Amino acid sequence: MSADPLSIAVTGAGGRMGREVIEAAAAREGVTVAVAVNRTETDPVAGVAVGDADRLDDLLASEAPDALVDFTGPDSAVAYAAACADAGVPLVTGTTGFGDAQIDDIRAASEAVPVLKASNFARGVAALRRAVREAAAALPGYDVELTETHHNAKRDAPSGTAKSILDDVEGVREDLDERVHGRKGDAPRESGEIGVHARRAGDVTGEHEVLLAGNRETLELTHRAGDRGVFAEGALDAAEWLAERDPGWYGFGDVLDAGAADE
Ligand SMILES: NC(=O)C1=CN([C@@H]2O[C@H](COP(=O)(O)OP(=O)(O)OC[C@H]3O[C@@H](n4cnc5c(N)ncnc54)[C@H](OP(=O)(O)O)[C@@H]3O)[C@@H](O)[C@H]2O)C=CC1
Ligand SMILES: O=C(O)C1=N[C@H](C(=O)O)C[C@H](O)C1
Repeated sequence: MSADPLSIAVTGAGGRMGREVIEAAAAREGVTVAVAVNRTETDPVAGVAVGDADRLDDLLASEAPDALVDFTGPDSAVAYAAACADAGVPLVTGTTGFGDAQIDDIRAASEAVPVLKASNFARGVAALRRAVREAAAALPGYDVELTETHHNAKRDAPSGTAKSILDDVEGVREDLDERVHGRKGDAPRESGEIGVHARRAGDVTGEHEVLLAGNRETLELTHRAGDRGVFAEGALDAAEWLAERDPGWYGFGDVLDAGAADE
């Protein structure tokens, strides 16, 4: 069964993910890009004209898209969330690197419109997170270290996905309550630590590895994204799902649970 037609707005249309979302939309039946904007002037992407982000309010009012898909930066995402709330447009945001106050600002928009925020739109990462929760709970007392690797242009560290995984581990292991970002000098491991390591190199799309070690054994759980299309496809799945929802705060897990229930 094919989904209802969906028109979307895309912010950060000139960026790595914005381009990927527009290309994925162009390739997906029933999805059109009604609005695409960027902060700086940008040539058309996959035949879609890219407007000035300062005009977003007007464009949302005139085009009334079914959802806005945002992969930009924290300050911009907060402003775009407010624009969505004003225009009554559901928001899917994959932007990472927010501070606590910025998360509160994005949440405020969810009182007016449905808002779905996800640090990672890969289905494999959703499965990794479930596996990590299960493993961390099943292996009390084991040391946990997390390593993430991304391309050399990524701004935020650790990655949004890494922070989500750390929240997951802390949720099932109350004894682990100190995130130690790298180690240097005389720094023996203390109980209660979760080591966090952020590597930046070349054009690596995104890798997350969780190491659990204790009792003379190790367990490593790793996800590697092959290309950014995996995130773009997940974000479009999320937009299709969110367009039908009531105002509120949603995650990618809600989309996947709905999909599983339909099967
Ligand atoms: N949830 C997920 O699955 C994924 C999330 N991400 C996240 O998406 C975001 C964008 O990633 P990516 O596309 O690689 O980044 P890019 O730097 O390639 O693109 C960012 C785009 O957003 C625009 N922009 C608007 N406001 C800001 C701002 N305040 N800071 C930075 N850029 C801004 C940029 O415009 P201009 O060029 O004019 O500055 C640019 O077009 C990041 O937070 C990243 O972590 C990335 C991949 C997957
Ligand atoms: O900036 C990226 O590229 C990515 N960012 C997201 C994150 O911070 O977790 C998701 C993915 O790993 C790619």
